[in-house]
Amino acid sequence: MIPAKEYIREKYKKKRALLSDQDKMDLDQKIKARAIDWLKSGDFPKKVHLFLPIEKQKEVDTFPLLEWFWENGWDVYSSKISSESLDMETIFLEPNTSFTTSTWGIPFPNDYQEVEVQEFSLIFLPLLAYDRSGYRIGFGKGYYDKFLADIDFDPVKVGLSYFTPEQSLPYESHDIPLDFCITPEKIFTF
Ligand SMILES: Nc1nc2c(c(=O)[nH]1)N(C=O)[C@@H](CNc1ccc(C(=O)N[C@@H](CCC(=O)O)C(=O)O)cc1)CN2
Ligand SMILES: Nc1ncnc2c1ncn2[C@@H]1O[C@H](COP(=O)(O)OP(=O)(O)OP(=O)(O)O)[C@@H](O)[C@H]1O
Repeated sequence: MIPAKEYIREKYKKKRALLSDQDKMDLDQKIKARAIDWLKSGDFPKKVHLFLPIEKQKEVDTFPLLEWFWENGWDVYSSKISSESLDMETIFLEPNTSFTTSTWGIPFPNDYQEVEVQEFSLIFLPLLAYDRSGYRIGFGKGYYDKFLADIDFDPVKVGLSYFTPEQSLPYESHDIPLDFCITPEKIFTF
């Protein structure tokens, strides 16, 4: 039987809450190292869209990746959520930008430029759970599915997770699957 989305969300929130600070730091370090090896072995145009991690939800720490992208001359974009709709604006993150936390604990740059959506080659997506076909479940607002549906190019979609995939998750016609998910022990390709 395929479990309901809400059940899966709660299961993964609990799994993350159970990680100690030290465990999380070790796992973040492994994911960072694996992600950088993978980025170096690819030949991607240096434009990336990156989510910024919600610390209180124990999302995978993407700040080390942000530093690496800046050090290696990548253009880094992220998103700004609108309070009225499910739209996300694209923002450009200048090297060495500092952050405060905003709605839901999402880091928000102190300085940013709002820009038109850029044709980035890679997008890192937040998730709670994912399955062996690359379908992901997030916090359930559908921001990222809508964002992906609205762009007219096809970036490589990468998830980051501390855990292995579920066998199968429920999905709907609007759900857009990942191409890769980077975990501490291996990279899953879909
Ligand atoms: N880092 C990050 N950025 C993101 C997302 C995300 O999941 N992670 N989102 C992905 O779409 C969008 C924001 N959507 C979000 C929706 C709910 C919650 C959240 O924390 N929900 C809590 C309830 C919090 C509360 O009510 O105060 C929860 O569901 O437990 C976070 C982000 C856009 N940016
Ligand atoms: N492209 C879209 N167009 C219109 N509605 C959408 C689209 N994508 C998602 N939605 C709506 O958004 C809501 C949440 O979707 P879903 O359960 O797939 O979110 P999620 O993938 O868990 O969360 P998120 O993408 O925010 O991390 C659903 O009610 C869905 O109908």
